[in-house]
This record gives sequence, C-alpha cells and structure tokens, in this order.
Amino acid sequence: MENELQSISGTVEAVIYQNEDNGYAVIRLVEEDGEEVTAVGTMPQICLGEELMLTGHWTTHASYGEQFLTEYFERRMPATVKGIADYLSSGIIKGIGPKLAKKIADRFGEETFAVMANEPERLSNISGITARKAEQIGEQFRQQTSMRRLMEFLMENQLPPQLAAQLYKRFKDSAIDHVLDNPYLLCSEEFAVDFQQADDLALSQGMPWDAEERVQAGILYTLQFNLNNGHTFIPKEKLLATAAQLLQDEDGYLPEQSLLEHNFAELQDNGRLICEYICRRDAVYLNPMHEAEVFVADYLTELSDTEYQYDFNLQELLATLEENSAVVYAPRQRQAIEWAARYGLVILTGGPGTGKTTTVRGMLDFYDAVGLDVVLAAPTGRAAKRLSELCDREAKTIHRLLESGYRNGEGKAVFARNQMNPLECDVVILDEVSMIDIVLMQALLEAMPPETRLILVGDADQLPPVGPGNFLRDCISSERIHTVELDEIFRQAQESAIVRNAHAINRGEMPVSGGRDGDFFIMRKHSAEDVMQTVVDLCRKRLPDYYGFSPEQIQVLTPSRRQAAGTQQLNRMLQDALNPPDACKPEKRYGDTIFRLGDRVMQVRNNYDIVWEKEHDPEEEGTGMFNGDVGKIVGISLRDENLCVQFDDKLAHYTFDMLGELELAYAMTVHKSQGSEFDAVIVALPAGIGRRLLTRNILYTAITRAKKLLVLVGDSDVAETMVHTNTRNRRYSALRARLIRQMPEDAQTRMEEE
Ligand SMILES: Nc1ncnc2c1ncn2[C@@H]1O[C@H](COP(=O)(O)OP(=O)(O)OP(=O)(O)O)[C@@H](O)[C@H]1O
Repeated sequence: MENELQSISGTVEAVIYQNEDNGYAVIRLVEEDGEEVTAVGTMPQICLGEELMLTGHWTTHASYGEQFLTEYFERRMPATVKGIADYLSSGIIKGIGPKLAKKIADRFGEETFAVMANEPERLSNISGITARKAEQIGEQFRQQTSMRRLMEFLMENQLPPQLAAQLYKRFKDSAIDHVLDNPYLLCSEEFAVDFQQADDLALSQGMPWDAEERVQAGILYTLQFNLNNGHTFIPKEKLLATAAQLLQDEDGYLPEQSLLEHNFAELQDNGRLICEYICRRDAVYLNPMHEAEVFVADYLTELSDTEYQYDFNLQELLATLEENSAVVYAPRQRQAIEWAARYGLVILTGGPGTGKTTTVRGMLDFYDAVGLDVVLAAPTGRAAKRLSELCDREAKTIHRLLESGYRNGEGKAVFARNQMNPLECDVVILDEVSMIDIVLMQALLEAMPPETRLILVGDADQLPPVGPGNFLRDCISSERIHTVELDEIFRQAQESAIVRNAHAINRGEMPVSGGRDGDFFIMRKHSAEDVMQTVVDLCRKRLPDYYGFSPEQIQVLTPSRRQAAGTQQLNRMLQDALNPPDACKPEKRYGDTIFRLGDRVMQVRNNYDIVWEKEHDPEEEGTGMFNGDVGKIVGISLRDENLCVQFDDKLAHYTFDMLGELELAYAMTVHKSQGSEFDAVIVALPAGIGRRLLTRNILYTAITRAKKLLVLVGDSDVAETMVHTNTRNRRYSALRARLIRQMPEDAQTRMEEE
C-alpha cells in the first residue's frame, strides 16, 4: 500500500545527495536484516554511520525505482564500534580521518560520544592528538550536536533551517530555550522571520492569542515592517489597524481596540516605541528613528544659524579667486560660494549639467585660500571616485570616512568616528545627498566636531534613499536651510542630449533621440523578449563594434527585478552572451544563480565584517563591502569553497555560504544604480512592468547615470507613462515639520498652510 505510513530503521551507508540550504537528502540505509533501501526527504546534516528511524511511505520513482519518502525521522547516534568509527570518519569533524576515527572508536567504544562531549581532554591519550587538538575536537563535537538539534527543532516547527547558524552564533547551546521562551524574537531585524511563522510556533506552544507578548510583538512587527518602506514613523491609527489584522485569531476575530491600546501604552512605557503628536497626528516611532530625526533637525538648525565673520573683505577675496579660476560664475553659483564662506550649512541642488561640481570647486578654492581643512565624501564608492576625479583630491565613502568597522549584536553599523572620536576637519562636503537616509546622516553629524561646516550637494529629483526618511527633499522644502538651486544648463552640457532629455523628462516632456552622431537613442521594442534580445545584441556587438565601448563600460538598467525583462532574466541572458560556460572557467551554483569566473557581480547588502586586501599590496587590509558595490569574480576555488571578487583595487573573499550577498550585475535595477555613473547605459523598458515602478523619477535617475551614451530600448507607452507619472511614493517623515517648528512663528504658519 503506497500511502500507508510505515517506519523503517537502519544505519546510514551512504549520503548520495544533501542540500545544505533546505536539508533535503538522498541516503542509502541498511536495515537491520541487511536489506539496502534508498530514502529521500528532509533530513538535515545526515552523516555516515548514523542510525535512523524513518517514518513515511514507499513510492516508486520513474527513474530511480522504489524509494522511501521520509515524513519525519528520529536519529540515534551509532552505538556499535564500527558505526562510531564510520560516523567519525565521514568528515563531520575536521582533522579526524578514517584512521584516527577507528583509533578513537576502538579506544573509547560506546563511551566515545560522551568522552568527546564531556571530557575531550582524554582524547589526547591517543597518539596523533595533542591536548589542543583534543580541545578543538570537543568544541566542534558540541557545536555539531547543538546545531543538529537546532536544525531538527526548526524543521519540526516549519522554520527555515538556515536560521540554525545565526541562532547558534547568537545564543550558542541555549538557542532552543531562547526561542521557546519567546518565539517572537525570531521576528527581529536580525533573524527576519515572518510574524506568522513565529506566531504559529508561539500558539502551538500554548501562547494565548490575547497574551501581552503576542500583541506587543505584533505591534512592533507591524511598525518595523512598515518602516522598511522608507518611513521614519507610522501614524498610530494606521499602525493599530494593520496590527489588528495581523493579530486576528483563528476564527478571524480582531482583537479589541482596548487590548491594542493597553499594549501600545505598555510599549510606550517600556520605551520600546515613541508616540509624538507632530504633523497633526500621533506619529509612532521606534526609538532609534525618533532619536535620529530629532537629533538631525536640532543639529541642522544650529548649524544653519552659524554665521562666520572675517577680518578681511570677503567679496574681494571671492572676486580674486574667481579671476584666478578662469570660470565666470553664474549669479547663483557665486551666491552658493559666498554662502559656503558665510554659513555653517548650505545646500547646493540642481539637475545634471547645472554646474554643481564647478561650484564645489569654487568653494574648495575659498576654503583652501583661508586654510580650512576640507573632506569630500559621498554615499557610494563610485560616487566618491567620481567626486575625487572631478575635484582632483581625495574623496571617501561616508562609511570609510566614519571608519565603519564591525557590527554590534543588533546587526547595526558601528562607526569608529563618533562624538567621542570626531573627524579632524573644518568642512565636510557631501555629494549625492539624495541617497542619504536619516540614520546615516545622524552618524555623520555625530562625528562632526563642533564648528565644522557642512555643504550638502545633490539632485532632489533623483530617487529617494533606500533607507528611511526623505532627508534632502525635507531639508529643501523646509526653507529653513540656506539652499541654492541651480537651474541654468551650461552651454557645454546643453550639447549633450542625455542632459537635455533628463531636464525635459523632469518638465514632463518625452525624451527624443539625439541624432545619428548623438548620445541618446531610442529603440522601440514592445515585448520583453524583443527588448531582451536587443539589449543582448547591443552589449555583445553593436556598442563594442560601432562605438568602441568595452563590455565593462556598458551597464544595463531596468526598473524591476522579477517582472518583464527584470534583472533576473536579463542577467541570465547577458551572462550566457558575455561570459558563457567554458571548461577553464570554474563556476558555483547558489540558489538559482550560477557564479562563473569573470562574471560582473554586485554586493547586495552591507557587510561590515568581510575582509579585503589591496590588489597590489596584500599587506594593506580592511573590512567592509557595501550594498551596491560592483566587482568582478577573479577566482573560484571549489576545493576551498570560496570565491574572490575584485572591487576596484580591493580583493574580497567570500565563502560559498556567503553567496546570498552577491548577485550578477550585468543588469541592475535603477534603484541599485543610484550614485553610480557609467560610460554607456542601456535602459530596458518593455511592456508589462507594474505601474508602481513606472514613475518619472525612476526614468530620470536611469538616464542621468549615463556619461557618454544612453540607449532606451522599450515600449513608447511605458516611457510615456513614466514621464507623466510624477507621483512619489509617500513617506512618513517629520524632519521638515521639525525644521519648520524651529522657525520664527509667522514664517512657520505660512509654511504649514502651503
Ligand atoms: N559658470 C560657468 N560658466 C561656463 N561653463 C560652466 C559654468 N559652470 C559650469 N560650467 C560647465 O557646465 C558643465 C556642467 O557643469 P558641472 O559638471 O559643474 O555640473 P554638475 O551639476 O556637476 O553636472 P552633473 O551633475 O551632470 O555632473 C561643465 O562642462 C562645466 O564646465
């Protein structure tokens, strides 16, 4: 009978296949009567020699014949000397091969595992095992046992087995106790488990559906989850209504409002969240976000009010500097330079080609002339590199500048530069400020010594930052900070159809091709297939052959990851075309992605711990690779299970279990391309992309990434929808309100009425 649940037991003779991500395994089991069977199913970390009792069904597989399909299983550690020797020789413990395994099993017999766990020092009586090695074996064995128990626990509770390593790292042997004690800890940012999954575990352990732990966890989860969309706070009404949905009981009854209010008040009392009446509503914050917003608003206000006097004639000096520079500044540029000399804080904003960089150079001339020390910084490596080239002096990423070194227990960045150890400079000039979120801004301001001036440069029409807040737009629209908006496109920049079209798009006009010899082309294609074929053809042949661009100079951008001609499909096709499989190129599959020697890849989350060395000076080392860094795979070792990526002049090593941090980057989303520029950009816009991604600022951001050539491949209706959709996803942020609040009262009333 195929469907009847049955049990079989036996010893693992061979592990034919094992997927470390999801625990799926194919094993050969020898039953007690010597019969060999093949068993499949979710059986994490199975080792040779283990004794298992499997419960499941017999099935017949079309190619492999009869198999036992395991529903659940119990394991018993091997009890015979041979079983123990087999188990230990399976490679489960580093440094124990078959010979040593046999010696250990012969010596300690059935007691072997107890000795390894509790008295590992006794192992050193065996020749070939030093006291230190014995200690290491004991440590590894205890870790293996805990990890295995943890994996089984996670699987029994339908939780992702990949969590085992993270939980073990954090709680060691007591991980299961911690999880059972408070299953909702799994929903924290660190473990990122769905509320539903943690909730199922909690309810199955008998947690009442209206328990305080549960209701409070639901409210905090809703807040945290929504903050991930770029808000700094969530209005209380909206928060509680959404949390109520999450917390409904199995019959669909929503919790009473009084229960929610009571627990909300508890969370406030315990300092887990903050509720403040601002922007005419009860705004609910997580503590760090509230602190960041208040701190930034206070700091900027004070900085903006700082005014400097000079004992020489400032106008004369500026005029001399202008004469020496061989640039005749436009009136607004001149005003920006003068304000940079006078005030503690100035914002310089404008679209492409409006002279921002030229103005920054003018500011630098002034600061140099009066002997002020300036540091230049930008949010991404590419933006910093560009700034450094244009200003002819060093520019750092903000993370480098603040010396981000490692993460603390909560997975947050920790900066060595802070209030206790501030930067050593008189002026900080920050470029690409549209990308900076409120939390990073707080970190930067905290590291600025008192009296340090700040110049913020950016284009407010670019996409908002990935992280929380709307820093640049809020600052500008508050009218509380000295802001110069440059809007004149200089003649040289006018010649570029990329610049002209970017400005046209911003005014709500359609872009037009810039002629045969121009730098802007539109190729009309409708379906995702046609668009992708054209993109591949452009990358492989047309742009290299006709324009002389090397594949490294070309970047494909697209709004989406998964939808029509999204990065996932495009990357697969581009990889096949530009870096096809080859016997000399090792490759490693991770999930759905194949990483091959020579591939272009991108780091997709901040990793503060990863160690890199300089390509030409391996002695020079550092840590940290950041979301959006793009590099090339220059080495893959299948034996050592690692992969080396070159990011500019840095070489970073990834073990195979870290490959979730990398993605192919022949094509990247427009969001990920923020702050980077490329010689040639191809923007793929087929029909079929969801409306949420068809906005003007996505198209504008995409186009302004191109330095020399832009090719738009797609459907004209799609481009038209984008040009005419000037909506921005609304973000709850009260920075503007906080800045206005600190204005004289009449001005504030006027602003609030607007
Ligand atoms: N006052 C000026 N007089 C004449 N040309 C100028 C002036 N200011 C800037 N330009 C020229 O205009 C072009 C664009 O200037 P710049 O690179 O400073 O602008 P930007 O705003 O930084 O542009 P992008 O953001 O596109 O890099 C450059 O060729 C620059 O030399």
